[in-house]
Amino acid sequence: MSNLGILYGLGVGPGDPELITVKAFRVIQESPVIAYPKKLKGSKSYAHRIVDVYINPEEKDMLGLVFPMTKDEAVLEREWTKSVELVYGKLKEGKDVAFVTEGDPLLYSTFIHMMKLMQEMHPDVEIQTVPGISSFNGSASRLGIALADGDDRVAIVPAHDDYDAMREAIESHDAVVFIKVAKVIDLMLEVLRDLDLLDKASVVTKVTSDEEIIWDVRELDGVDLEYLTLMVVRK
Ligand SMILES: C[C@@]1(CC(=O)O)C2=NC(=C\c3[nH]c(c(CCC(=O)O)c3CC(=O)O)Cc3[nH]c(c(CC(=O)O)c3CCC(=O)O)/C=C3\N/C(=C\2)[C@@H](CCC(=O)O)[C@]3(C)CC(=O)O)/[C@H]1CCC(=O)O
Ligand SMILES: C[S@@+](CC[C@H](N)C(=O)[O-])C[C@H]1O[C@@H](n2cnc3c(N)ncnc32)[C@H](O)[C@@H]1O
Repeated sequence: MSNLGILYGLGVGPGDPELITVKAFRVIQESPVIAYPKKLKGSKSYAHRIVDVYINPEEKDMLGLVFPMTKDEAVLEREWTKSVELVYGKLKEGKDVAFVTEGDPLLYSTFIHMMKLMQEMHPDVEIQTVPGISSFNGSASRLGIALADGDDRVAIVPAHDDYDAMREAIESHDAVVFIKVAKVIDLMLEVLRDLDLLDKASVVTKVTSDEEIIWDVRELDGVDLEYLTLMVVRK
């Protein structure tokens, strides 16, 4: 029998601590080690902040894992390998590790990289995930927008600096959720103006959290948006 702890990937929802599942809450209570992704050593983590209220730091081993949020393959490989070994060290002590991620852990999440590399490096580790309410669900709720009805087609699209592809995504769906929209907001506004759909777009930052901002799309030109911002276009 294996004495290894279990690695849990926990979705903790889009920001409001009340939007975590009962199961995620239980796993947090029962796991001696709470791991969370962060961009730099010492930097804050949104997922960590969501679960702060449920954690007594004196009772838990809080393990901040650096995910450098870059596209440099060499840097990613080095840092992810380090993170996997840190987590494996705790599992080897027989401790369960709860890795918390904002939203859902299997949707564009650092946990996906942790899971894949752990399976590769230590296939003996048992991995379980607990789904979370994603930022798409949180945004639909806060904006009062029905994302889909009947035969509607919905797309989730990482926004890119590609006018034609962004335009095509809007033209071929009834609703589009554009994530990672912050860096290309000017291009997105241009597409919306050209399609005369500015009135059908909503932009929201850190949705459901106490730092939530619902933007006036007509006043976004030149605004420096945070990474945790998405756009919903609903025709
Ligand atoms: C490269 C880049 C491009 C891109 O998004 O594709 C990228 N993140 C970027 C920026 C960025 N990311 C974050 C902040 C701080 C936000 C803040 O604090 O306000 C900033 C802002 C900034 O850097 O300015 C935090 C963050 N990121 C993810 C989560 C969710 C999660 O962890 O689950 C959270 C919340 C974590 C928390 O709870 O705090 C997830 C992912 N981000 C990834 C990549 C992928 C894996 C990277 C890896 O594993 O190392 C993955 C898994 C997505 C994927 O693979 O689809 C882009 C560089 C921009 C550039 O320079 O162009
Ligand atoms: C890497 S994805 C993570 C998605 C997450 N796993 C989920 O299920 O919602 C990050 C992108 O999702 C969107 N996002 C995540 N959390 C958000 C929030 N609380 N408010 C607004 N957008 C958010 C932003 O577009 C951000 O660039």
